Amino acid sequence: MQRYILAFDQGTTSSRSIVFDHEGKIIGQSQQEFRQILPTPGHVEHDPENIWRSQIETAKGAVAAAQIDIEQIAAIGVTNQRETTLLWEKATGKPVANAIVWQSRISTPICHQLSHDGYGATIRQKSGLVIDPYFAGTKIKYLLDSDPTLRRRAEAGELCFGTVDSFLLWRMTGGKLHVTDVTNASRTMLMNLHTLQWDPELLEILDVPAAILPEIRSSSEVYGMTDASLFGREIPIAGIAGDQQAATFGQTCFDVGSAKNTYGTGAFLLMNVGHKPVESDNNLLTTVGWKVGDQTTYCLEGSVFVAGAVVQWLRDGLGIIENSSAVEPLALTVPDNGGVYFVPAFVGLGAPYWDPRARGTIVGLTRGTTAGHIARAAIESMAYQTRDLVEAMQRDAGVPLAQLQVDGGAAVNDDLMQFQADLVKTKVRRPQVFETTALGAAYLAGLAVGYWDDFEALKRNWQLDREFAPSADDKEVEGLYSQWLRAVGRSRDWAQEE
Ligand SMILES: Nc1ncnc2c1ncn2[C@@H]1O[C@H](COP(=O)(O)OP(=O)(O)O)[C@@H](O)[C@H]1O
Ligand SMILES: O=P(O)(O)OC[C@H](O)CO
Repeated sequence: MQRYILAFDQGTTSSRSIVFDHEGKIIGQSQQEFRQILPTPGHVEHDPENIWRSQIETAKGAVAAAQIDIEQIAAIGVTNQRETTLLWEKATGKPVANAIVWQSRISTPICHQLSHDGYGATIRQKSGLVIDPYFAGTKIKYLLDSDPTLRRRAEAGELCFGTVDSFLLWRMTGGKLHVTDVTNASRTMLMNLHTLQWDPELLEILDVPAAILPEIRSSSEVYGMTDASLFGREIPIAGIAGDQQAATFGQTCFDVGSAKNTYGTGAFLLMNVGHKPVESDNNLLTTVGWKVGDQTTYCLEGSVFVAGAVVQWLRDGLGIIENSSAVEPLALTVPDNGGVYFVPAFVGLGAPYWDPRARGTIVGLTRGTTAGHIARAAIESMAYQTRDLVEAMQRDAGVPLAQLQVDGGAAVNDDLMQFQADLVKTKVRRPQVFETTALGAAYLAGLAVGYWDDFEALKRNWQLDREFAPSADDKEVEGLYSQWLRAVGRSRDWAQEE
């Protein structure tokens, strides 16, 4: 009987599930967008039931699309939008609040207080993170501080906290497992990067009761079985990783210095730095890449909050395109950006600026500006933000990037990829399967159940789709980039606290 691996990829804007074969090829897939809840500017929520339902429906859809029997699934790997924070009742599995999404700035005042109280150095040294509302820790604190009943119930051990992976595993196993993996835990601001355990001092600083936390496990092991009622039989759940770490694994960035950039809702550049955490001198994050067996691999990460989402805004907010791919012909109606720069700081700026008060800015408008220029500036913003990350990464590494492997929904855009290569002055390489996030989760699960033997077997599956080589004039590129930096300056420190 032919066997396959099923990957759950629970993303920010959609849930998808993909069935992979032994060559890492897609056999069947299914995807569902779900509702973004935007209660106030800068705050984003998801309905946990939407997350759960869409994920399970797509899992069944992917198996149906693959035209295989559920018996043929050897294991399930789970990957997820990271940092998004959920609280649910231990007794019933019922969420007690909407999920607070990673993009949400709701805990900005808590972050200001932490910085003011001088916790920055301790938090960075222990968790590898900077103080920013992005991470789960201050989101938990926000939820517990805003409702004394929740805090009391949390302290009494009646509630569970989890990132999306934990919530899915809890539900998939009928409440038997409350676990997470090291990569997701490394985004909470509560895990000590050196011990890979919850850190008592960080818990105290953030006022988080230990009773609500899941157990931290590796990224590749059999955590447990799905409840038989879900798919008609028990299936081993054998891989978990945050989506950006999973993409790095799916891109087989196993060598120190290898790096990938994912262009999804946001953009996330991760570079493998080996088996010891490396602290950034340039405002990047230190994070766990994966833990397989006893070996932990660490990464440096640059996180950009709005990348592909800027195209969604052109579609849903501004209404100048009907669908995402229509941005390409619109941008090609003009020969260049016409001096227009678009800093999509809708929810502040992430790395390397870490400015929760920055807001979206379009500068350089003239009477001659058209929708084409805005579209072009929007696309270019993904490449400029990536250049900001590459600059920081290269300064930390002390050497230029040898190449950049790319993936994610917006990496389909050839013009963007060419502009990216010109701007970072290195080869940009796109693999044939650029659902690398799901692929990484499949690889982690497949390794745990012996579906794949080792990392070398995974490496052999990586196939090039297209390589983009830098070809632009250096002086021209530097001129454009220095204008971008001026535009970033205009976007900063704009929003005022209520
Ligand atoms: N042709 C395109 N050019 C630029 N961006 C695109 C294009 N097609 C899709 N996108 C963007 O890619 C993103 C979707 O990527 P995906 O990897 O599915 O995201 P996520 O996992 O964050 O939900 C959307 O934000 C969408 O606007
Ligand atoms: O869902 P994505 O692909 O936008 O990824 C979100 C990141 O995990 C946030 O840190």
